[in-house]
Amino acid sequence: MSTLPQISLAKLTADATRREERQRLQMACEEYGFFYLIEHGTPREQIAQAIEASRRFFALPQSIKERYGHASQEVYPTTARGYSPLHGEMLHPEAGADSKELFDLGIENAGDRRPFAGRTHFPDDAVAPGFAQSLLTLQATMLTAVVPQLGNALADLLNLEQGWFRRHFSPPTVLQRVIRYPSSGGACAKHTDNGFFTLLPQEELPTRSLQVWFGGRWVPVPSLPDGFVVNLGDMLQALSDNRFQSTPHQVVHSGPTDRISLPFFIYPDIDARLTSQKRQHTFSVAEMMLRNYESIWERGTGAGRALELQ
Ligand SMILES: O=C(O)CCC(=O)C(=O)O
Ligand SMILES: [Fe+2]
Repeated sequence: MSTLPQISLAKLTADATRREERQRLQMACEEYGFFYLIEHGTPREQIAQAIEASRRFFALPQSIKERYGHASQEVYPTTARGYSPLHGEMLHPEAGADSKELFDLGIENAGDRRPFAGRTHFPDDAVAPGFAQSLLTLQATMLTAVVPQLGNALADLLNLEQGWFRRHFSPPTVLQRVIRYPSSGGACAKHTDNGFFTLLPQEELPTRSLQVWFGGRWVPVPSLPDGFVVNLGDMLQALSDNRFQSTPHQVVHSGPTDRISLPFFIYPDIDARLTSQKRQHTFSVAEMMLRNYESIWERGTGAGRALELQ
């Protein structure tokens, strides 16, 4: 396979093109579990500004970044928000800790005390100009212009009842992340994503750092100008009774510059309990998310279906 399918969000939502584009989306979900989303309505500048502000944050002295570490966060679990240094996270035990540093945020609702919800302790503008604001602007666009449109299309493909997406994603649970992979050698070990789907705006670089496991080998997925990568997670695989794939992937980066990526891990409402059509799978979103966090941060057994991967 030379390149991933390209799915147009504009075509998925327009009456004249919806049917055909949904068929293409179905093929992408069944065959690959990965695709490029194009015509997605997210302004280029919003992604560029978030990347620029993130570069400035990561360039701060280590002691300042550590002020926003997990110990300073109030959300439960605290590992779901804030700064994590190089080698702070391990997605696959055989590979050891990942060579990347990151900052996690979410839907910033101070009144929501449920797991994975509440406010992030962010650096303010004097410390990291535009950091919080550019990330939250991009989040607002994703949550209005992309997540419901794509979520509804996926729910329709799974023959879930009318209104299913709105019922179980009001609000969604969002783990938004900024990652920096150093030019001297950055990595994110092989894993699957645990959620529903992941939207991945990333920098356009000549390096082909993201790799996806297709047909028994690692296939590079280069960045696509004006398109971002989408991949499906374990919850969607379960809900589809394994018709859709949550495909293993990894990042191996080295090159002339660091690489910044901005994944949005989209999950259902934290209180949702979901059952697949054929009733083969039923799970609580909160329980599945907390299990995944325990696996990564407490047991050291990796992310998603990492342990199943050779
Ligand atoms: O940085 C990337 O391109 C992908 C990162 C990733 O797969 C993850 O954090 O789950
Ligand atoms: Fe991932």
